[in-house]
Amino acid sequence: MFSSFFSSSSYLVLVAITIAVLTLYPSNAQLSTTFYASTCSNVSSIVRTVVQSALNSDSRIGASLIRLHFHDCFVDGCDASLLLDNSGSIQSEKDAIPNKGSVRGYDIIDNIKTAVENQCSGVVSCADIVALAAESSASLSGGPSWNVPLGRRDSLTANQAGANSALPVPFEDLATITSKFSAVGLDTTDLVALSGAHTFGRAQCSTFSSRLYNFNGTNNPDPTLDSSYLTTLQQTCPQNGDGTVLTDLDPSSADTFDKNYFANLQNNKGLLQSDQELFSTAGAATVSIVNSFSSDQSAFFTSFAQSMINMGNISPLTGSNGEIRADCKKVNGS
Ligand code: HEM
Ligand SMILES: [Ca+2]
Repeated sequence: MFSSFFSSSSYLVLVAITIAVLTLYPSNAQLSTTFYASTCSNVSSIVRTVVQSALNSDSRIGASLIRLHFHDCFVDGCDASLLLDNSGSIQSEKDAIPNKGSVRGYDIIDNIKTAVENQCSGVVSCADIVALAAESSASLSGGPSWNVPLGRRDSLTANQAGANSALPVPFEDLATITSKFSAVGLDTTDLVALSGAHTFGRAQCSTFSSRLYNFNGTNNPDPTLDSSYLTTLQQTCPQNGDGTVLTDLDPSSADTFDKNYFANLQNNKGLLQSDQELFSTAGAATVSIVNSFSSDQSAFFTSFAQSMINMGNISPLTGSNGEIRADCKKVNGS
């Protein structure tokens, strides 16, 4: 009698402590693919419809939207911090070096937000819209689809300095880029799979021209660059020319999400130094992963979907942390 009273009361204490901890630290809550099942059950198809119509007039926008999610998640987690404009205390991430004049698609996120608000007002976060837009972008471009874990909330701040330090730079070596991924809990397989997003979209000459003429002060091009591809790139990006000129990240299928990116690397036709390093760094663990994705598109697609989920799980705000922004560009009430 006493012992059963004791064990049931200690059980109640345990339950009470658990509830208290979950209330105090709601950010421990998991995202869920059914988060909006009762509040906005159509949200995925609303997002998909707007992304499809954006793709109809801009074949590049899917690539841009996937990148937007990446550049949000790597800086303080997937919390839509990237979407905030400059204002009073906010120094925007948009103006950080890797983003300014480079990240695009903010207008499409606003269009999606408007469409979502029209059907379910005040419940869907901008951070979840970005995650859903990334999935639609991959699947509508020929890539994998996956159920997106949801329930993120939107930040109250931006972190411009964080964007300048946490995002990988195309001139960094593989060890540095690997450490930036591991800093957010992503491993080498995630790095290779997610780099496969360079299967579509564009890059500006300024992001790879250091490879074309005087690589690392050698007065020669990057030796890991295929010579005919080098000639093509030199024509697109003449020395001291316009650094904003665009070229395809994957010239073999510019707007399609496929495994060709990995064959490009095997053929010394990676556009960015950070791309080619995945295959050309002697002894690196990434080499065999590139080879396996190059030979098996479904292996790449399965890994890509899982790694996008992993990236989408980077320290989200959940529970009562953050807010559901009414306008993705600004904190509520500002
Ligand atoms: C591994 C480290 C990475 C580096 C160093 C890197 C760097 C870059 C650079 C320099 C550009 C061209 C930007 C410009 O010229 O304006 C670019 C474009 C792009 N990146 Fe990455 N990236 C990396 C990883 C990723 C990841 C993880 C994703 C997504 C999962 C991604 C998706 C894209 C896409 C889709 C584009 C084309 C965007 C467009 O056309 O608007 N990248 N990246
Ligand atoms: Ca963020």
